[in-house]
Amino acid sequence: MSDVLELVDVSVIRGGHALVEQVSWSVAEGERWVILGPNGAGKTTLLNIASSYLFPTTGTVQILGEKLGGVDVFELRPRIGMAGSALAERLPRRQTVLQTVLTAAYGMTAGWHESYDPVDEARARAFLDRLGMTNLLDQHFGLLSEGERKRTQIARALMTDPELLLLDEPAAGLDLGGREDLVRRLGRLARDPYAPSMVMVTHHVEEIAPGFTHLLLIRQGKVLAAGPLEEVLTSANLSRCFGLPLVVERSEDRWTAHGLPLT
Ligand SMILES: Nc1ncnc2c1ncn2[C@@H]1O[C@H](COP(=O)(O)OP(=O)(O)OP(=O)(O)O)[C@@H](O)[C@H]1O
Repeated sequence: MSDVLELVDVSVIRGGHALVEQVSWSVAEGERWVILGPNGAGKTTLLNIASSYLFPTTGTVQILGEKLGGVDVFELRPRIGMAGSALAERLPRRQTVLQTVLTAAYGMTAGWHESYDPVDEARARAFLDRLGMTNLLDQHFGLLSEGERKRTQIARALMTDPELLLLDEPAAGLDLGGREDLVRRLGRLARDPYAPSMVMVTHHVEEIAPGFTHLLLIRQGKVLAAGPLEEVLTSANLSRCFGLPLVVERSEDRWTAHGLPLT
């Protein structure tokens, strides 16, 4: 399997402070990674590097076989699907759900003409259907609930048929039903052999959908552990990562974590 992402000794320094430090990490084709760590650990910084929007201060980065710094990022970016709050803020609130997904096919956030290729429209409808959005195609993006907005963004990210899909906290702000609905849909995507390689940032082990294969734990910009999910997601590792005693449990194909009571 070839690598879709390879970081070697990557550091990002801002104001003398390392946002991420000496990170070496690779994602092979077909793998589905979770990045987990406390607030400020450097998770979004890693996603920004993986999406080619942030260049490291030191170290080397290869994305989809192309070396960052030696490739035209405007050719690389359509090969990467991205969903996260930073992108959502750039999406016009008065655009419909269908338009929001369709504009991705043209590398835009806003529509600029009325007619789209029927093939693109059929694809947009199919992705939205897969994410349970068929009854909201004509709704304005800005009027959607948080869960509907997340699902629209994932459909949008899939629109360019990316080789790498990056999801930044897709379940943040969802209620229990919304989270479980999204986890089921992400699980279906993660288990689809034709789906792109995936990297998902999250704060909660409960949001890890079945089908995810690998985990990177990060704390204060440094990788604590990275590898197959079952090996890395242990109580000892999670306790080190979040800096307090935690117990991780697995029930069937889902994970939970809780702290130990104060004595
Ligand atoms: N441009 C910047 N200049 C200086 N510091 C920055 C910059 N961008 C991010 N940081 C800092 O770098 C650290 C890592 O940020 P990052 O957003 O990657 O963390 P995160 O793990 O995604 O956090 P959260 O879980 O809170 O979203 C934080 O302490 C943040 O304040």
